Amino acid sequence: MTDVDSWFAANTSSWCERTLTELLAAKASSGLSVSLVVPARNEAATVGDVVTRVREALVETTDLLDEIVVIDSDSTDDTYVVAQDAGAVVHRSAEIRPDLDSYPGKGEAMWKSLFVTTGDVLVFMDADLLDWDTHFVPGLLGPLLTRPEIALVKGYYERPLADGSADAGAYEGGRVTELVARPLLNLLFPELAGLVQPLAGEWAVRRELFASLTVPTGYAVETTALIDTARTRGIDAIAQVDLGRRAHRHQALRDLGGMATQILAAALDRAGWEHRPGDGSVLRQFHPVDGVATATDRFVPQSERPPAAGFLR
Ligand SMILES: O=c1ccn([C@@H]2O[C@H](COP(=O)(O)OP(=O)(O)O[C@H]3O[C@H](CO)[C@@H](O)[C@H](O)[C@H]3O)[C@@H](O)[C@H]2O)c(=O)[nH]1
Ligand SMILES: O=C(O)[C@H](O)COP(=O)(O)O
Repeated sequence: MTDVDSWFAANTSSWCERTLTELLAAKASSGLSVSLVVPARNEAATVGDVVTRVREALVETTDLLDEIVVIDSDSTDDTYVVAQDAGAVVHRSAEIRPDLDSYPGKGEAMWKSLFVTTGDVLVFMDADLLDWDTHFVPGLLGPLLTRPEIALVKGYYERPLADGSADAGAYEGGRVTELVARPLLNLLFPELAGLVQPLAGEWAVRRELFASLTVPTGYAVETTALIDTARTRGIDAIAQVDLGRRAHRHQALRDLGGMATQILAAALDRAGWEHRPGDGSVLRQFHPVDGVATATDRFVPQSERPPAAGFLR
Protein backbone atom coordinates (compact mmCIF):
# COMPACT_ATOMS: atom_id res chain seq x y z
CA MET A 1 0.00 0.00 0.00
CA THR A 2 1.32 3.45 -0.87
CA ASP A 3 1.18 6.35 1.60
CA VAL A 4 -1.69 7.82 -0.42
CA ASP A 5 -3.61 4.54 -0.24
CA SER A 6 -3.06 4.36 3.52
CA TRP A 7 -4.21 7.94 3.94
CA PHE A 8 -7.29 7.26 1.79
CA ALA A 9 -8.20 4.15 3.77
CA ALA A 10 -7.83 5.87 7.13
CA ASN A 11 -9.34 9.24 6.32
CA THR A 12 -12.18 8.72 3.86
CA SER A 13 -15.72 8.16 5.07
CA SER A 14 -19.30 8.65 3.95
CA TRP A 15 -21.74 11.18 5.36
CA CYS A 16 -24.18 8.38 6.16
CA GLU A 17 -21.78 6.63 8.57
CA ARG A 18 -22.74 9.00 11.39
CA THR A 19 -26.28 9.84 12.47
CA LEU A 20 -27.37 13.34 13.30
CA THR A 21 -28.05 12.19 16.86
CA GLU A 22 -24.47 10.94 17.19
CA LEU A 23 -23.12 14.21 15.82
CA LEU A 24 -25.24 16.30 18.16
CA ALA A 25 -23.94 14.28 21.10
CA ALA A 26 -20.36 14.65 19.83
CA LYS A 27 -20.84 18.39 19.41
CA ALA A 28 -22.27 18.74 22.92
CA SER A 29 -19.43 16.81 24.54
CA SER A 30 -16.75 18.61 22.52
CA GLY A 31 -18.13 22.02 23.44
CA LEU A 32 -17.34 23.24 19.92
CA SER A 33 -19.47 25.82 18.17
CA VAL A 34 -20.05 25.77 14.41
CA SER A 35 -20.52 28.54 11.83
CA LEU A 36 -21.74 27.95 8.28
CA VAL A 37 -20.09 30.44 5.93
CA VAL A 38 -21.51 30.96 2.44
CA PRO A 39 -19.44 33.21 0.15
CA ALA A 40 -21.76 34.61 -2.51
CA ARG A 41 -21.26 36.82 -5.52
CA ASN A 42 -24.39 37.51 -7.54
CA GLU A 43 -26.21 34.42 -6.32
CA ALA A 44 -29.67 35.91 -5.74
CA ALA A 45 -31.20 33.04 -7.70
CA THR A 46 -29.91 30.29 -5.38
CA VAL A 47 -28.61 31.68 -2.09
CA GLY A 48 -32.11 31.92 -0.58
CA ASP A 49 -32.73 28.21 -1.11
CA VAL A 50 -29.32 27.29 0.35
CA VAL A 51 -29.87 29.37 3.49
CA THR A 52 -33.52 28.43 3.99
CA ARG A 53 -33.00 24.70 3.70
CA VAL A 54 -29.99 24.65 6.02
CA ARG A 55 -31.71 26.90 8.55
CA GLU A 56 -34.84 24.75 8.62
CA ALA A 57 -32.94 21.45 8.84
CA LEU A 58 -30.04 22.34 11.11
CA VAL A 59 -30.79 25.49 13.11
CA GLU A 60 -34.51 25.43 13.83
CA THR A 61 -34.90 21.75 14.58
CA THR A 62 -31.41 20.87 15.89
CA ASP A 63 -28.46 22.58 17.55
CA LEU A 64 -25.89 21.48 14.99
CA LEU A 65 -25.24 24.94 13.57
CA ASP A 66 -24.76 28.03 15.72
CA GLU A 67 -24.92 30.58 12.92
CA ILE A 68 -25.38 30.92 9.17
CA VAL A 69 -23.32 33.76 7.75
CA VAL A 70 -23.41 34.83 4.11
CA ILE A 71 -20.49 36.95 2.95
CA ASP A 72 -21.71 39.06 0.06
CA SER A 73 -18.71 39.33 -2.24
CA ASP A 74 -19.30 42.59 -4.14
CA SER A 75 -22.62 41.43 -5.58
CA THR A 76 -24.46 43.72 -7.95
CA ASP A 77 -27.73 41.79 -7.68
CA ASP A 78 -30.08 41.16 -4.71
CA THR A 79 -27.89 38.55 -3.01
CA TYR A 80 -27.71 40.55 0.23
CA VAL A 81 -31.45 41.02 0.64
CA VAL A 82 -32.36 37.50 -0.49
CA ALA A 83 -29.91 35.94 1.95
CA GLN A 84 -31.10 38.16 4.79
CA ASP A 85 -34.76 37.40 4.07
CA ALA A 86 -33.90 33.70 4.15
CA GLY A 87 -32.59 34.07 7.69
CA ALA A 88 -28.81 34.44 7.33
CA VAL A 89 -26.62 37.01 8.99
CA VAL A 90 -25.22 38.86 5.97
CA HIS A 91 -22.05 40.94 5.72
CA ARG A 92 -20.64 42.71 2.71
CA SER A 93 -17.07 41.53 2.33
CA ALA A 94 -15.81 45.02 1.55
CA GLU A 95 -17.38 46.39 4.75
CA ILE A 96 -15.72 43.89 7.09
CA ARG A 97 -12.66 45.39 8.79
CA PRO A 98 -12.36 48.34 6.38
CA ASP A 99 -8.98 49.10 7.97
CA LEU A 100 -7.68 46.02 6.15
CA ASP A 101 -8.88 47.21 2.72
CA SER A 102 -10.78 45.01 0.34
CA TYR A 103 -10.01 42.78 -2.61
CA PRO A 104 -12.40 41.06 -4.99
CA GLY A 105 -12.68 37.29 -4.83
CA LYS A 106 -13.98 34.23 -3.07
CA GLY A 107 -10.88 33.69 -0.94
CA GLU A 108 -11.13 37.27 0.26
CA ALA A 109 -14.74 36.70 1.36
CA MET A 110 -13.69 33.55 3.24
CA TRP A 111 -10.72 35.30 4.89
CA LYS A 112 -12.94 38.20 5.93
CA SER A 113 -15.44 35.72 7.42
CA LEU A 114 -12.96 35.09 10.23
CA PHE A 115 -13.67 38.59 11.55
CA VAL A 116 -17.46 38.25 11.73
CA THR A 117 -18.03 34.64 12.79
CA THR A 118 -17.66 32.98 16.16
CA GLY A 119 -17.60 29.23 15.49
CA ASP A 120 -14.69 27.06 16.58
CA VAL A 121 -15.35 25.22 13.33
CA LEU A 122 -16.18 26.87 10.00
CA VAL A 123 -18.15 25.01 7.35
CA PHE A 124 -17.92 26.53 3.86
CA MET A 125 -20.60 25.98 1.27
CA ASP A 126 -21.06 27.51 -2.17
CA ALA A 127 -24.15 29.61 -2.83
CA ASP A 128 -24.77 28.39 -6.38
CA LEU A 129 -25.77 24.82 -5.52
CA LEU A 130 -28.55 23.36 -7.66
CA ASP A 131 -28.54 19.66 -6.78
CA TRP A 132 -27.49 19.11 -3.15
CA ASP A 133 -28.89 18.39 0.29
CA THR A 134 -28.52 19.62 3.84
CA HIS A 135 -26.67 16.48 4.90
CA PHE A 136 -23.60 18.20 3.38
CA VAL A 137 -23.17 20.10 6.65
CA PRO A 138 -23.36 17.23 9.17
CA GLY A 139 -21.36 15.12 6.71
CA LEU A 140 -18.48 17.60 6.77
CA LEU A 141 -18.66 17.99 10.53
CA GLY A 142 -18.45 14.26 11.27
CA PRO A 143 -14.65 13.85 11.32
CA LEU A 144 -14.09 17.21 13.05
CA LEU A 145 -16.50 16.48 15.89
CA THR A 146 -15.36 12.92 16.45
CA ARG A 147 -11.61 12.96 15.67
CA PRO A 148 -9.57 15.67 17.44
CA GLU A 149 -6.55 15.04 15.19
CA ILE A 150 -8.51 16.11 12.08
CA ALA A 151 -8.28 19.83 11.31
CA LEU A 152 -9.70 20.08 7.76
CA VAL A 153 -12.40 18.06 6.00
CA LYS A 154 -13.10 18.14 2.26
CA GLY A 155 -16.36 17.04 0.74
CA TYR A 156 -16.55 15.00 -2.43
CA TYR A 157 -19.37 13.89 -4.64
CA GLU A 158 -20.47 12.85 -8.06
CA ARG A 159 -20.59 16.03 -10.13
CA PRO A 160 -22.26 15.80 -13.50
CA LEU A 161 -21.65 18.50 -16.09
CA ALA A 162 -25.14 19.92 -16.48
CA ASP A 163 -25.02 20.35 -20.24
CA GLY A 164 -28.64 19.43 -20.76
CA SER A 165 -27.94 15.91 -22.00
CA ALA A 166 -29.82 13.21 -20.15
CA ASP A 167 -26.82 10.91 -19.97
CA ALA A 168 -24.31 13.41 -18.51
CA GLY A 169 -21.68 11.31 -16.77
CA ALA A 170 -21.53 11.48 -12.98
CA TYR A 171 -17.86 12.56 -12.99
CA GLU A 172 -17.80 14.80 -16.08
CA GLY A 173 -18.05 18.06 -14.12
CA GLY A 174 -15.06 19.73 -12.53
CA ARG A 175 -13.14 20.78 -15.62
CA VAL A 176 -10.50 22.74 -13.70
CA THR A 177 -10.28 19.91 -11.20
CA GLU A 178 -9.57 17.28 -13.83
CA LEU A 179 -7.43 19.32 -16.24
CA VAL A 180 -5.44 21.47 -13.82
CA ALA A 181 -5.72 20.82 -10.10
CA ARG A 182 -5.50 17.04 -10.09
CA PRO A 183 -2.52 16.80 -12.46
CA LEU A 184 -0.81 19.62 -10.58
CA LEU A 185 -1.25 17.99 -7.18
CA ASN A 186 -0.14 14.59 -8.49
CA LEU A 187 3.02 16.12 -9.96
CA LEU A 188 4.02 18.57 -7.25
CA PHE A 189 2.23 17.49 -4.07
CA PRO A 190 1.65 13.75 -4.55
CA GLU A 191 0.70 13.26 -0.91
CA LEU A 192 -2.56 15.04 -1.84
CA ALA A 193 -3.37 12.73 -4.75
CA GLY A 194 -5.98 10.88 -2.68
CA LEU A 195 -8.34 13.86 -2.55
CA VAL A 196 -11.33 13.01 -4.72
CA GLN A 197 -12.48 16.63 -5.15
CA PRO A 198 -9.61 18.92 -4.14
CA LEU A 199 -11.47 22.03 -5.35
CA ALA A 200 -14.76 21.28 -3.61
CA GLY A 201 -16.28 24.46 -2.22
CA GLU A 202 -17.91 22.40 0.50
CA TRP A 203 -15.34 21.90 3.24
CA ALA A 204 -14.87 22.48 6.94
CA VAL A 205 -11.92 23.62 9.00
CA ARG A 206 -11.03 24.42 12.58
CA ARG A 207 -10.94 28.20 13.06
CA GLU A 208 -7.45 28.17 14.53
CA LEU A 209 -6.11 26.42 11.43
CA PHE A 210 -7.84 28.67 8.89
CA ALA A 211 -6.73 31.77 10.83
CA SER A 212 -3.13 30.53 10.61
CA LEU A 213 -3.13 30.12 6.82
CA THR A 214 -2.09 32.53 4.09
CA VAL A 215 -5.22 32.88 1.96
CA PRO A 216 -5.29 33.70 -1.77
CA THR A 217 -8.02 36.26 -2.41
CA GLY A 218 -9.37 34.41 -5.46
CA TYR A 219 -10.11 30.81 -6.34
CA ALA A 220 -6.83 29.26 -5.17
CA VAL A 221 -8.02 29.20 -1.56
CA GLU A 222 -9.04 25.52 -1.62
CA THR A 223 -5.80 24.40 -3.25
CA THR A 224 -3.52 26.29 -0.88
CA ALA A 225 -5.51 25.26 2.21
CA LEU A 226 -4.75 21.64 1.31
CA ILE A 227 -1.08 22.22 0.47
CA ASP A 228 -0.39 24.40 3.49
CA THR A 229 -2.28 22.16 5.90
CA ALA A 230 -0.42 19.09 4.66
CA ARG A 231 2.86 20.97 5.06
CA THR A 232 2.27 22.35 8.51
CA ARG A 233 0.12 19.65 10.13
CA GLY A 234 0.74 16.60 7.99
CA ILE A 235 -1.66 14.87 5.60
CA ASP A 236 -3.26 12.98 8.48
CA ALA A 237 -4.82 16.23 9.68
CA ILE A 238 -7.00 16.10 6.53
CA ALA A 239 -10.04 13.90 6.01
CA GLN A 240 -12.60 13.65 3.21
CA VAL A 241 -16.26 12.71 3.19
CA ASP A 242 -18.46 11.34 0.43
CA LEU A 243 -21.47 13.64 0.24
CA GLY A 244 -23.27 11.88 -2.60
CA ARG A 245 -24.01 14.15 -5.51
CA ARG A 246 -23.75 17.83 -6.27
CA ALA A 247 -24.54 20.05 -9.23
CA HIS A 248 -23.87 23.74 -9.53
CA ARG A 249 -23.97 26.62 -11.97
CA HIS A 250 -21.16 26.25 -14.50
CA GLN A 251 -18.81 29.05 -15.43
CA ALA A 252 -17.84 29.73 -19.04
CA LEU A 253 -14.66 27.98 -20.18
CA ARG A 254 -12.64 31.19 -20.55
CA ASP A 255 -13.62 32.34 -17.06
CA LEU A 256 -12.33 29.00 -15.78
CA GLY A 257 -9.04 29.93 -17.49
CA GLY A 258 -8.72 32.69 -14.90
CA MET A 259 -9.45 30.26 -12.07
CA ALA A 260 -6.89 27.80 -13.45
CA THR A 261 -4.27 30.55 -13.65
CA GLN A 262 -4.84 31.44 -9.99
CA ILE A 263 -4.54 27.82 -8.92
CA LEU A 264 -1.39 27.26 -10.98
CA ALA A 265 0.31 30.41 -9.69
CA ALA A 266 -0.41 29.67 -6.01
CA ALA A 267 0.60 26.01 -6.24
CA LEU A 268 3.74 26.69 -8.29
CA ASP A 269 4.71 29.38 -5.81
CA ARG A 270 4.51 26.82 -3.01
CA ALA A 271 6.62 24.45 -5.08
CA GLY A 272 9.41 27.03 -5.27
CA TRP A 273 8.60 28.75 -8.57
CA GLU A 274 10.77 31.83 -8.81
CA HIS A 275 8.77 33.79 -11.36
CA ARG A 276 5.57 34.39 -9.53
CA PRO A 277 4.06 37.74 -10.52
CA GLY A 278 3.15 40.08 -7.67
CA ASP A 279 -0.53 40.76 -7.31
CA GLY A 280 -1.54 39.23 -10.60
CA SER A 281 -0.74 38.57 -14.23
CA VAL A 282 -2.26 38.93 -17.66
CA LEU A 283 -3.83 35.92 -19.33
CA ARG A 284 -4.10 36.41 -23.07
CA GLN A 285 -7.11 34.62 -24.49
CA PHE A 286 -8.55 34.58 -28.00
CA HIS A 287 -12.07 35.10 -29.28
CA PRO A 288 -13.30 35.01 -32.86
CA VAL A 289 -14.34 38.42 -34.16
CA ASP A 290 -15.73 38.25 -37.71
CA GLY A 291 -13.93 34.95 -38.11
CA VAL A 292 -10.59 36.36 -36.98
CA ALA A 293 -8.86 35.20 -33.78
CA THR A 294 -8.71 38.32 -31.64
CA ALA A 295 -6.68 38.68 -28.45
CA THR A 296 -8.30 39.72 -25.18
CA ASP A 297 -6.10 40.34 -22.17
CA ARG A 298 -7.60 39.31 -18.84
CA PHE A 299 -5.97 40.48 -15.63
CA VAL A 300 -5.96 37.61 -13.15
CA PRO A 301 -5.51 38.74 -9.54
CA GLN A 302 -3.18 36.56 -7.48
CA SER A 303 -2.76 38.44 -4.22
CA GLU A 304 -2.76 36.58 -0.91
CA ARG A 305 -3.83 37.62 2.57
CA PRO A 306 -1.47 36.92 5.47
CA PRO A 307 -2.80 34.76 8.32
CA ALA A 308 -5.87 36.44 9.81
CA ALA A 309 -4.67 35.49 13.29
CA GLY A 310 -2.36 38.50 13.16
CA PHE A 311 -5.31 40.89 12.76
CA LEU A 312 -7.89 39.44 15.12
CA ARG A 313 -8.81 41.82 17.93
O1 LIG B 1 -15.53 36.67 -6.36
C1 LIG B 1 -16.22 35.73 -5.98
C2 LIG B 1 -16.48 34.60 -6.81
C3 LIG B 1 -17.27 33.58 -6.32
N1 LIG B 1 -17.81 33.66 -5.08
C4 LIG B 1 -18.69 32.58 -4.58
O2 LIG B 1 -17.92 31.40 -4.39
C5 LIG B 1 -18.72 30.27 -4.64
C6 LIG B 1 -18.05 29.39 -5.69
O3 LIG B 1 -17.81 30.18 -6.83
P1 LIG B 1 -18.04 29.64 -8.31
O4 LIG B 1 -17.74 30.74 -9.25
O5 LIG B 1 -19.37 28.99 -8.39
O6 LIG B 1 -16.89 28.56 -8.41
P2 LIG B 1 -16.87 27.17 -9.19
O7 LIG B 1 -16.76 27.37 -10.64
O8 LIG B 1 -17.97 26.36 -8.69
O9 LIG B 1 -15.46 26.63 -8.60
C7 LIG B 1 -15.12 25.47 -7.85
O10 LIG B 1 -13.70 25.54 -7.71
C8 LIG B 1 -13.24 26.72 -7.03
C9 LIG B 1 -11.71 26.71 -7.05
O11 LIG B 1 -11.19 25.80 -6.19
C10 LIG B 1 -13.83 26.72 -5.63
O12 LIG B 1 -13.42 27.91 -4.99
C11 LIG B 1 -15.35 26.66 -5.71
O13 LIG B 1 -15.91 26.63 -4.41
C12 LIG B 1 -15.73 25.40 -6.47
O14 LIG B 1 -17.14 25.26 -6.54
C13 LIG B 1 -20.09 30.77 -5.08
O15 LIG B 1 -20.96 30.79 -4.00
C14 LIG B 1 -19.78 32.18 -5.54
O16 LIG B 1 -20.88 33.07 -5.47
C15 LIG B 1 -17.54 34.72 -4.25
O17 LIG B 1 -18.01 34.78 -3.13
N2 LIG B 1 -16.76 35.74 -4.74
O1 LIG C 1 -14.31 22.61 -9.81
C1 LIG C 1 -13.98 22.84 -10.99
O2 LIG C 1 -13.20 22.12 -11.62
C2 LIG C 1 -14.55 24.06 -11.65
O3 LIG C 1 -15.42 24.68 -10.75
C3 LIG C 1 -15.32 23.77 -12.90
O4 LIG C 1 -16.41 22.94 -12.63
P1 LIG C 1 -17.43 22.54 -13.81
O5 LIG C 1 -16.63 21.96 -14.92
O6 LIG C 1 -18.31 21.53 -13.15
O7 LIG C 1 -18.14 23.80 -14.19
